[in-house]
Amino acid sequence: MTDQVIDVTGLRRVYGGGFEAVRGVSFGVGRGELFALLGTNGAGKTSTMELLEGLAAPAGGRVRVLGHDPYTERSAVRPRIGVMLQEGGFPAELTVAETVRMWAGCTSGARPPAEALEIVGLGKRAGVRVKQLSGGEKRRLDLAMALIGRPEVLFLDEPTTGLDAEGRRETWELVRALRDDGTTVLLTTHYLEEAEELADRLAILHEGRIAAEGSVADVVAAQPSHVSFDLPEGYFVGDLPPLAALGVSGHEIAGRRVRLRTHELQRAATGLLLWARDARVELGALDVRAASLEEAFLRIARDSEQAGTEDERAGTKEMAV
Ligand SMILES: Nc1ncnc2c1ncn2[C@@H]1O[C@H](COP(=O)(O)OP(=O)(O)OP(=O)(O)O)[C@@H](O)[C@H]1O
Repeated sequence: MTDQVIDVTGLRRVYGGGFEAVRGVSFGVGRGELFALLGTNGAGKTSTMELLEGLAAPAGGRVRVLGHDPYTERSAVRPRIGVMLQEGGFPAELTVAETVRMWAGCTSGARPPAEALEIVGLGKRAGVRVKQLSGGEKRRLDLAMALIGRPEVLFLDEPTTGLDAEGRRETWELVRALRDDGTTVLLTTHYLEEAEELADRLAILHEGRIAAEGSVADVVAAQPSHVSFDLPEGYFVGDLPPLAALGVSGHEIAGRRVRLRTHELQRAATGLLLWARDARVELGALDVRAASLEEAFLRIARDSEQAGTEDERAGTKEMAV
């Protein structure tokens, strides 16, 4: 049996005005795994994360973190998790060292404050007031606080927002090292590259629902690759070899520009290039593009929007439970 550290089933969150931000989300995270929640603005990442952190009670469904309900059994869960919120909001007048010391004082089994600051690269900034830190340094301080209690499970809500490229890479290395030490990590991010770099598995949230889930490779493999080119003068799509025989599953034409979709990129590209060679023509602005997480992400957002429009047209309406 896998050691399921986070177990979420049919989770729902409804805000005061009746808006349903999380609409039946289910996933699991095993011990030592790094799971990323991706999604567009407003997809429901933070709303989901807060339910897992025990900051609010769900409107429906079930959450277990380390085998406990994080809301009703907060005292059993809180000492074993570390939470990095989107905004830390620490007192501006305290120094970095004072802030960490204060937090360590409220945490059982805390790391020495200096160690926590070293881990996140703020050792040299210990004497600086929080208000004098840069945005990126504040994010690192948030991370130091999340790490202070040596958590088994780390929740990171957009941990690298506001960091420059180097700071982002450093944070990735740190998060990877924590995962390699056995910490289970759940993180939200807007950065697809961050999920590609770090995630063992990920879920793409869209409008409160999981639209895709799996390893990066699984999610990408479900998406088509593309071959685009300009048709040579005097040629039409009908002059190309039969597209189905090239493993092409669909195509679009805009003027002379042709875009082919395929799950067999090598076959499609080879067939097309052999045809061009034999016909002695050049395929203008040829672009051969393997499926990527970015494509998957954009396509999911687009498809869900289309499905939503079709639902509205059909007059279907979701019933509040
Ligand atoms: N306190 C609240 N009251 C009402 N609606 C809220 C509240 N907090 C969030 N929402 C709405 O719930 C939806 C999901 O918000 P949430 O912050 O969870 O998304 P997110 O995926 O984390 O977005 P972002 O990437 O922008 O942080 C949004 O439409 C948001 O406007």
